[in-house]
Amino acid sequence: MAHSLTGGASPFRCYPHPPCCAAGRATPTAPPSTRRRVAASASPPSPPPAIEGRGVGFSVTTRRGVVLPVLKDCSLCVPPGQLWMLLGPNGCGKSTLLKVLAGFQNPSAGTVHINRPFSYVFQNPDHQVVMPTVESDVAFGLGKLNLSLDEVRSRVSQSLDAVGMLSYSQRPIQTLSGGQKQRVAIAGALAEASKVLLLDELTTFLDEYDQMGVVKAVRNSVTASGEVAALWVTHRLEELRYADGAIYMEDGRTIIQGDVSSISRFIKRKQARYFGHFEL
Ligand SMILES: Nc1ncnc2c1ncn2[C@@H]1O[C@H](COP(=O)(O)OP(=O)(O)OP(=O)(O)O)[C@@H](O)[C@H]1O
Repeated sequence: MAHSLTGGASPFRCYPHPPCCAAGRATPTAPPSTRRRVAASASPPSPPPAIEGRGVGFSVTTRRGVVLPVLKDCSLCVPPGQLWMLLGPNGCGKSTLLKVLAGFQNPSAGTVHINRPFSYVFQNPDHQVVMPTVESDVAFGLGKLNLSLDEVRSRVSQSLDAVGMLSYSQRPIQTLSGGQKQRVAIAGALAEASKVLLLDELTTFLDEYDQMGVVKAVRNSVTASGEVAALWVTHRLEELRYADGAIYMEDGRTIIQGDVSSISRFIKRKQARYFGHFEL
């Protein structure tokens, strides 16, 4: 498929009961005497994560044979049916971590797991869409699935509807804005029944209007599906409010992961300290 990359059967290890999904949540730890009572009345166990990395390392070797660690002991966990954001300064390793999760790069340490099929959508909207019209582009990736024409039509219209592009189905691709192209690429991934969306800085080249259109399209698709998990790499703090959780990276490491307000406060405190250095 050309508008996003997809993956099939997982070659990776899957953990049935990963501990990290709850680890970043801002939940107080109950004292030992009350733990048993809480456990007895607790709701059913949470589902296995859709995306998980444990102790992931990744290194590159320079032409002079020097090994440079890019990712160091990264761990993260995204439950199904949720949109999580991956943030951090330039060069901290966000895109590399996404590629390792997708299996495009092999980790040098640790383990990764993502539910299949998954799709990886890239930053540049012009690299995402390949067919002449919106409808044909979304249908493009379905060719390999041996579906009836009715099923193809139904999947295409449902996924275009999910990203708010149904009324554009006959539009020539070259007439779309960057954000609309991104939404068509996401519709293509949804049409293929992707269980995981790995989204690499989709809004970098977009104006504010298109940016919000794409964020909301992903938010709505994840909510409507109830099982699709999305991991969204971004620099834009204002996008956090559409997420269920976030992970913050620094210098190749995942520093903290948890609910949006905790991570947002954490980042703002860091920014305040950083800008404090420059105050006269
Ligand atoms: N194949 C490679 N060879 C050499 N260095 C690499 C390679 N891949 C990644 N790096 C380096 O690893 C670091 C992390 O890169 P990455 O693109 O993952 O960061 P990022 O957080 O996504 O950055 P940005 O926010 O600027 O897009 C950078 O310093 C990058 O130059």
